[in-house]
Amino acid sequence: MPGLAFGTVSLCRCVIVGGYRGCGEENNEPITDTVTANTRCSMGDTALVQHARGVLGLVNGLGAAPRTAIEEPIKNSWQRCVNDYRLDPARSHPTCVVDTRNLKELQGQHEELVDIARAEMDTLYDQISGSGYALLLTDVNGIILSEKIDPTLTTMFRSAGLIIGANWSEQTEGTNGIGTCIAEGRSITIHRADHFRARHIGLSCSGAPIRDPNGSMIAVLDASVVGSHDTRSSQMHTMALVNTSARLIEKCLFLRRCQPYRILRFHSRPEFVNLLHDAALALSDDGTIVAADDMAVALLQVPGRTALIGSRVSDLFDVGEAELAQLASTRQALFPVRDVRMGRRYFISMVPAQRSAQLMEVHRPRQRGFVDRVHVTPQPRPAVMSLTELAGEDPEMLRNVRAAGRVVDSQVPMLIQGPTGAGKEAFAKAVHLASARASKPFVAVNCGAIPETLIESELFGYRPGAFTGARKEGARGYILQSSGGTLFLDEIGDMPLNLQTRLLRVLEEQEVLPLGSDTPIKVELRVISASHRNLRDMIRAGTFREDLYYRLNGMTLELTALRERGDRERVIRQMIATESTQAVSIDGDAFARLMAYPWPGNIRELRNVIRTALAICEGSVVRMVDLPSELRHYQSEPAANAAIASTPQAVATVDMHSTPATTPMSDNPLLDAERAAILHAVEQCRWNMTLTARQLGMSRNTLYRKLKRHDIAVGDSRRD
Ligand SMILES: Nc1ncnc2c1ncn2[C@@H]1O[C@H](COP(=O)(O)OP(=O)(O)OP(=O)(O)O)[C@@H](O)[C@H]1O
Repeated sequence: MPGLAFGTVSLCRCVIVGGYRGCGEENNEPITDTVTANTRCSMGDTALVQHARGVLGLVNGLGAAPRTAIEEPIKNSWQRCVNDYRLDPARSHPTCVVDTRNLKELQGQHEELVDIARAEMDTLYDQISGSGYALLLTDVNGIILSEKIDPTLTTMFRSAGLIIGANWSEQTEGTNGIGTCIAEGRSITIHRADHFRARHIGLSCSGAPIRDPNGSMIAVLDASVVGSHDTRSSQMHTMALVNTSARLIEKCLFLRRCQPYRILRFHSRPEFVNLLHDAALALSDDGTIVAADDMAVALLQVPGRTALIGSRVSDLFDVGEAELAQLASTRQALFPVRDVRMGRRYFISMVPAQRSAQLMEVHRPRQRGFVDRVHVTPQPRPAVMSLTELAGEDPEMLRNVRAAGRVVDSQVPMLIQGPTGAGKEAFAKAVHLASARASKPFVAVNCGAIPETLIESELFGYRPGAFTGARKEGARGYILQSSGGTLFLDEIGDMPLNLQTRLLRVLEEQEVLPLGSDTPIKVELRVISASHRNLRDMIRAGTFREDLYYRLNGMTLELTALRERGDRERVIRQMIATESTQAVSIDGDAFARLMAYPWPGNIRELRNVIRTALAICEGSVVRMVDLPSELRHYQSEPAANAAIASTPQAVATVDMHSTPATTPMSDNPLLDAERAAILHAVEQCRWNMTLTARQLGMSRNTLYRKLKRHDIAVGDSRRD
């Protein structure tokens, strides 16, 4: 992951706020009754204890429910906190703050947003100064990127945990104005006892989402006050101000990111055109709508942005290209038009395109009858993807994330299964980052990549001079390095049997004995392991220890192959957006092929293909020729069947040979595509397996496994 060092380098520091107990203790067991709050709360404040009891009473239907009625969104959030994130309302943990380096990186990634928001936050601050509010801008993961606080109140906000770099996601801080706005995807006020955690009940927070021109939430603008005794309804005024500022920031972002396009602004009232409340559409040279804002969706009464994107402006308004061109040359001039579907009258103005600006545009095949082009703005690549980002909108992945969320801070070992490149390691990192151990090391060990002779010393460490060739200062070993954090054992199925026995002992006794030492060292281990192999089959074959399997498999998560993801298009678009560094178009055929291809190497292969295509394409347009040959020549199952049906010889071949799936003449197009892709890469790399594995974006072990599976013989002389 660029910019973040895992292993012994910590990602976050934890700042103890208010002197409460540390975060590592939470979530070890289910929060089931009010006794938890009663027995654990060390705050000595009956109001806080009562709050915690009330929250648990309501969620669990036991004990004392809160005295006042709780609104549905708050109730839902409390339920998420208890059931999904396993938070305890009475327990207080140190505020989780990303370290300076990562904060700088995050701020750098959101430079444009922070820059635009700063100006608006200054204006809003002037409106509410003196009322004790802090203004906060967070990213979509709830990390505070920027703040505007009355200097005399800084200490108070710091002790409440409202500081730059702090993580205010719902998963970390429970129900709050920032995290719950992200979780609900809409503006929300969380007033005093609406908060989940007892320690936050002095806060009142109003958060509003900020979306990019594609409609994806990218940030939250929040106004928070500490210790105010105002009523909940008095927060409505603050919420309205925050909402207005968030819309203004969105509008500025839209106008800036869509600079390479002509921007058509419109409203039914001429005096509103070119102001905050007008609607905006970005148009390509041929009059195709490539982006639309929420106001356009509302005024034109369409179900969403996708209903507008890809259509022509002439499908909406009775205006010709000549009039648009003339309007663009006079900038602020207004022109009356009619909505061709509903007959309503609007006034439009045009902002000409600024050709020096950069933007990405993706064409895609016509969908649901109205979209034939998608506009995607380039996005910064997150340093580490969160669980929610990895899940996207795939139902299976979302289920995985919910399940992982339940045990994220427990000792329950997690086994992640899934095909190569599907994101097992990325998922494990995201689990680590979502946990209270986020500030401790994440140590990844690929058991398949370390030579068998070295695994033992690398994993368990060794004392100085333990064996010939050992470093004279000895080595701590990965297990010890990961103590207190997370040990990720990738390709656990490749671990030799004798080391499986040693690993089992370490897991059971929570102590490690380095080579050459007779003094065991205590460790605090949290293991996440992964394998693409079926470990149960390995147990049956006697190559994997059953007791180790049960020790590692407190919870099994199956990651979805890219071709099976329900949100494949979103993943592809996201990948293009994050990999692109300059304006680019993808033509419809190429995009359709990206959608149809079975992606045997999953997300890793997708990333490599996109990266290469973006690097080699001419004139900033990715065409079919820029895709690797296995994609260019790939025929989807129906297309392949149609081709076979139209070839009498081929029909005979298929009829005569019911070929097993792994032979070169398989009747499984997925395997055929994988075999062809591997053969092509192997030949391109002149049978250099290290190069081939790198090109395909898989480990050498995975490559050898696949070669064997596809009966592609590699003579010893060819092995590198
Ligand atoms: N949902 C996602 N969106 C974007 N990129 C992703 C996603 N999931 C994984 N990736 C990226 O895809 C690449 C492959 O992911 P990862 O290494 O986690 O896969 P893996 O399943 O562990 O692979 P292997 O089985 O080969 O070890 C990484 O660069 C990762 O950051």
